Amino acid sequence: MCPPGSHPLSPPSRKNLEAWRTSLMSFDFFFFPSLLLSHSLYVHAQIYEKQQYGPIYRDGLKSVSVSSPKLLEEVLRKDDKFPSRGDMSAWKDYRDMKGFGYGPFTEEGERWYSLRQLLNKRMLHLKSSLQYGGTINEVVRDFTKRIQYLCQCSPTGDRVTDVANELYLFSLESIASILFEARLGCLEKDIPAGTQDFINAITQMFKNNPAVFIAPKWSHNLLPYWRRYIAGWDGIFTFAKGLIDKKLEAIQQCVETSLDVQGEYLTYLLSNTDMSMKDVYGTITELLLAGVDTVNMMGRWVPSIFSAYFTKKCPHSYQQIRAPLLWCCGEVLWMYPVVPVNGRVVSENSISVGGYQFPKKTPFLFCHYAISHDEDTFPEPFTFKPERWLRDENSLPAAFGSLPFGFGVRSCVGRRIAELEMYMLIRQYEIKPDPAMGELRALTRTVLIPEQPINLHFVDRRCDNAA
Ligand code: HEM
Repeated sequence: MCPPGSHPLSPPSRKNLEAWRTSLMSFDFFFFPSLLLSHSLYVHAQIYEKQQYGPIYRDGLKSVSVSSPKLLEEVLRKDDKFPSRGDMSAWKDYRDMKGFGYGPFTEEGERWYSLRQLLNKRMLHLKSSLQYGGTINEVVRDFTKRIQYLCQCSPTGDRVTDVANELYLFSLESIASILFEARLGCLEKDIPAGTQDFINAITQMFKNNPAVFIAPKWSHNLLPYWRRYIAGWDGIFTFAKGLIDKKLEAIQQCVETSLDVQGEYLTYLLSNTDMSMKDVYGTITELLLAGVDTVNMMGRWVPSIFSAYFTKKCPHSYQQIRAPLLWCCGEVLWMYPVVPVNGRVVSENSISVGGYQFPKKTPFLFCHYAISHDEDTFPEPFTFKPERWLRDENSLPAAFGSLPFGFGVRSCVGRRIAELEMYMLIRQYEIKPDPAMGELRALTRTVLIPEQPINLHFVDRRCDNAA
């Protein structure tokens, strides 16, 4: 692992970054877009470009890159009534081709706004999210059993290798138990058929997503990325549709036998709103996808960074830091924003940002990685120091320095659920990295992920406490 207290992603050399930039702009990149995905250089390039061109500049793709907390705040405070993240045409194309509706990611304008009103009610409001505490608790309990089983099977008795897949199963089971009000059984010894295919399909879609985004439409049938991208979406929608149809059948059976229709999320969408089935498929699939991939990534970063810190350098004991546990997750999300790049297209008015005037429909690209490593608002940005969160609120770093869940009405709808899941997981375990694991590096696959499989030791805190 990294040296004590240092950032496992310490900045690469200027030479490496320049080589990366050349390959990005070159012909090679068109045929090997994996170059874009293959390295932590991608996120470091944000820092490099900020040094080269300043905190606001027009990039080669005609967007305006924004990489300081103050400028980010300026754009977001002038956002439209119905904010737009920009071009989602590749995601929409799939839905149009296959006759599915748009979900919260792909929908725009007033239709998006009505959809969010509906979703927020049962997910984002604190009170409504707390009602899922019992469900998540049960999932954590089963995850515990699975971890215990895997630990017992390991040579050291407490090691879990390639924790990513386990966290996929955990995040899938958690979000599915909320959306479908039923357990899938992903944490059993034998996982249900189709689960692994779904996980693989998500990976495949995201892996090919940047290439599809960059490549012109005419090239879709000529290059392999589009076919792989479509196959990925097919796998994602097939799995989600299967679960939705099963739930629908159960509701219909209740109605036919005059039993009460009970349930929280999907039942609410199916029986209390006038959403078309096409839109239910689109919405639930996007929620499932968002819930699985992001929480899984956060789940991978949090324990590995967290535990590296506590193993190597520990000015405060785990017990001291335990109280603001969620804030420590905040520290991880600050340093490793799961969504390292986001954006907005402001369409209602022309806007002025940083003293420059931009016409309507200018795409702004938020370089969250560079923003959260801004020395002025975040001293020692490459040092993991959860204790900075122990200070009083007035001395905390600037709010727009870290927006891991976005900002405003278009911010993450699953935030409360994600926090609940992480909190319950970390509360349960003290997690230590496998000393044999090498340096931890990041890879950008739309979201920020660790480059290599992560092996961890899980120590159940309840046993500790009992002792
Ligand atoms: C650690 C976990 C998570 C992180 C870091 C995260 C982060 C984000 C971010 C940065 C955005 C963009 C916000 C913006 O543009 O202002 C977003 C949007 C979204 N997230 Fe999450 N998310 C997480 C978990 C979840 C979960 C568990 C769900 C589902 C239940 C979810 C569902 C969504 C949806 C549907 C959107 C699109 C919202 C819209 O466009 O209206 N996320 N998320």
